Amino acid sequence: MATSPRQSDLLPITHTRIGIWDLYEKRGHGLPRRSDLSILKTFVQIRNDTPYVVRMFKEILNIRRNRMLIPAFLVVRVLDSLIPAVSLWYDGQLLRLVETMMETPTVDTTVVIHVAVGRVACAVASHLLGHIQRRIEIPINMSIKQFYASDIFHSVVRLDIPTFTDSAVQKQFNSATNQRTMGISPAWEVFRRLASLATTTTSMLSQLFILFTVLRRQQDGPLLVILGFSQSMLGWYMTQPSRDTFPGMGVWAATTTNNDYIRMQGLSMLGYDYSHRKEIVAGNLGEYIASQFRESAQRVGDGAADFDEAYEAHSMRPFPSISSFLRETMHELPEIAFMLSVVRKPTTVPLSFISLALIGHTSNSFISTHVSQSGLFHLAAAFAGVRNMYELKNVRNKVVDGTERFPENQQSLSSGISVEFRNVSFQYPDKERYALRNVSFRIEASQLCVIVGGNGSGKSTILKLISRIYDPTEGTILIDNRDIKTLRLADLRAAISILFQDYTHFPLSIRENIGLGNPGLAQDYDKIREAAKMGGSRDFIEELPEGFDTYIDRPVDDYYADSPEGVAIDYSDVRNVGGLRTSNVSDLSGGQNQRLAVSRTFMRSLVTDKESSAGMLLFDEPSASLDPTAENDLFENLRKLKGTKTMIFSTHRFGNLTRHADLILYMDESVQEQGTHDELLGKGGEYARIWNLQAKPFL
Ligand SMILES: Nc1ncnc2c1ncn2[C@@H]1O[C@H](COP(=O)(O)OP(=O)(O)OP(=O)(O)O)[C@@H](O)[C@H]1O
Repeated sequence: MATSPRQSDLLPITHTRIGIWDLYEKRGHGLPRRSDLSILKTFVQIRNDTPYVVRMFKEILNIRRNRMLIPAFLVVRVLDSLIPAVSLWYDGQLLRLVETMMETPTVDTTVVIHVAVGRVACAVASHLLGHIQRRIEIPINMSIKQFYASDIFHSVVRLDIPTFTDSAVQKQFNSATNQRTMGISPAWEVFRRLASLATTTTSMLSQLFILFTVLRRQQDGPLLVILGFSQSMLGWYMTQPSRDTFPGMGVWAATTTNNDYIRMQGLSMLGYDYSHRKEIVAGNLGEYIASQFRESAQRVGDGAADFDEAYEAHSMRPFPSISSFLRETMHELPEIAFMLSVVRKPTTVPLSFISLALIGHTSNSFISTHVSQSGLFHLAAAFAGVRNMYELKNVRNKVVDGTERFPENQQSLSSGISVEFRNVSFQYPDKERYALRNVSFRIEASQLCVIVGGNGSGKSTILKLISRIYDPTEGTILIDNRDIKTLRLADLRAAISILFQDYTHFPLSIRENIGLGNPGLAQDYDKIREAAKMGGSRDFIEELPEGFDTYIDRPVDDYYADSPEGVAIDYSDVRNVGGLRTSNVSDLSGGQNQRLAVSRTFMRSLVTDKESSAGMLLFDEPSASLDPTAENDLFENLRKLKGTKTMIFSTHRFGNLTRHADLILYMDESVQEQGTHDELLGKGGEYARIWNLQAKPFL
């Protein structure tokens, strides 16, 4: 494990090699190192986040189910926290019994029975309270999660792409949802931690009180108490904050350039992810992948660790700290004091022995408490989780909403929308290369425009800019002669329908997959069937056993018993009786998938009494996997819409479509050629060359 700090004066960034990982740290900037966070700073953070927590308390106490459950939970916690003190009190009775025995050698059996029954009752009560606590806690957590689920979902679902993909925002919603706390809502996490803090304090104080009452009259009692607790106090002071968010330092990033490790991860995804299974089976790749994985794994050797694991191994001290030795030695002090007292006064052995046991018992329960520095950091993190939960809705989208209504007159949509690019250039976030450079063109309302060009020439990017998925880096886009940025986003997107090249199917029923093409009509089954017909998907959907209610990819998995090692389980009986599916995936062909996507787009072209349809349809390679009949039907259906909608197609294919276009843009980062089919052929440029190569021979 080599460490090679490399620091330049300009950039105070250190580079540390940890196994296969390269860690880059920017010290003295940005966030402080976790261990530098003083308790004071943590308190300040907790204080700043307190208003959010207060608001959360009010809200969760207002949930009907919780009005009874939360007070019940608190009562149970407080009762539970008092049991150790009661138990200690019984121990004290035992001590007094021994004391009396030493003075008068008689045993009061009622006291013995009393103590025994008391101890048993404490154990039973503790078990019972623990059980009740768990029974109450689960429904509280479920109702709190449910209470916040819709708001959190709304905060996330409204984010645009540049904001959604921003890693800082991702981090915020991981903290606000339950990623860190494994299914426990951040709100309940804070509540639990605060309740635990309060009840631990009650428990400690009540035990201390009983201990001092019991041992007050013992000769060595106070000394043993002090020695016993010095160890736990020292432990409390020296507890290091646990390293749950490694490395807990300022601004840092870690990467690996180990090709074998990267390959291992890639092969692993290839093997485990369903989406590659077809190719693995058909290509007979299983054995090959496994052998490649083994080879890469052998080359990486023991260094094949996740960064967390590698960092933990790297940051562990070679030897335990002096303070930890000190703490452990302190543990022995009460015993040493006890032995000394035995040597001095052998007659007090039984008494000192019992005192020692009492102190040991209490100080051990102190050690296991959460009242420590790391507890405080966890509390601060839980408070921050609640703040993030509320603040998520204030995350500003990077694509800023406009204020003007569009269109001013809904009827105008029925004759299409004009679009103009003026010197538009665009770089994707964090990319140096321009996807579009100085692009200018104008498409009049209700025209048909076809954008052609090679892979990566910027065709899809133009469509993304028209629907404001992104904003141009430079230049202006005009929609119906108005700056696109001034228009209300919701209006703009309602007026445009777009079919992406990399469309996805939603993990919902086919009916909703099509219906969501037009949320205003998503419940209108007749319109959905009409759109399915126009997109060429109705026939095959109706043949599916569950028709329009079919889930292409069911989002909820069934659960199955784990098979004990080496035992093959036959699930068929339980499956048959329960009607469980053997697979969650209804495979459709590439063309069928595309027809579904086209049907979704057609939803927008359907008009209702209530709302007018979209004025512009954007298609990114709509016919790539359609058979010739389906392609022909699609273009027929689209042609019917001509004159009522502006339509823009991005495609590699030069054929029927380009011949009917009012405007063809031939792209290669910028517009290389533009005009009608005849004009471009007349020019004899690149368009003409590719047309002659690709389409002409088939006409
Ligand atoms: N989300 C993205 N993030 C970063 N770069 C991107 C992204 N999408 C596209 N690019 C890059 O922008 C450039 C233009 O891509 P675009 O998708 O517009 O091309 P295209 O002409 O539609 O290509 P194709 O015909 O292959 O679909 C390419 O260099 C591509 O790598």
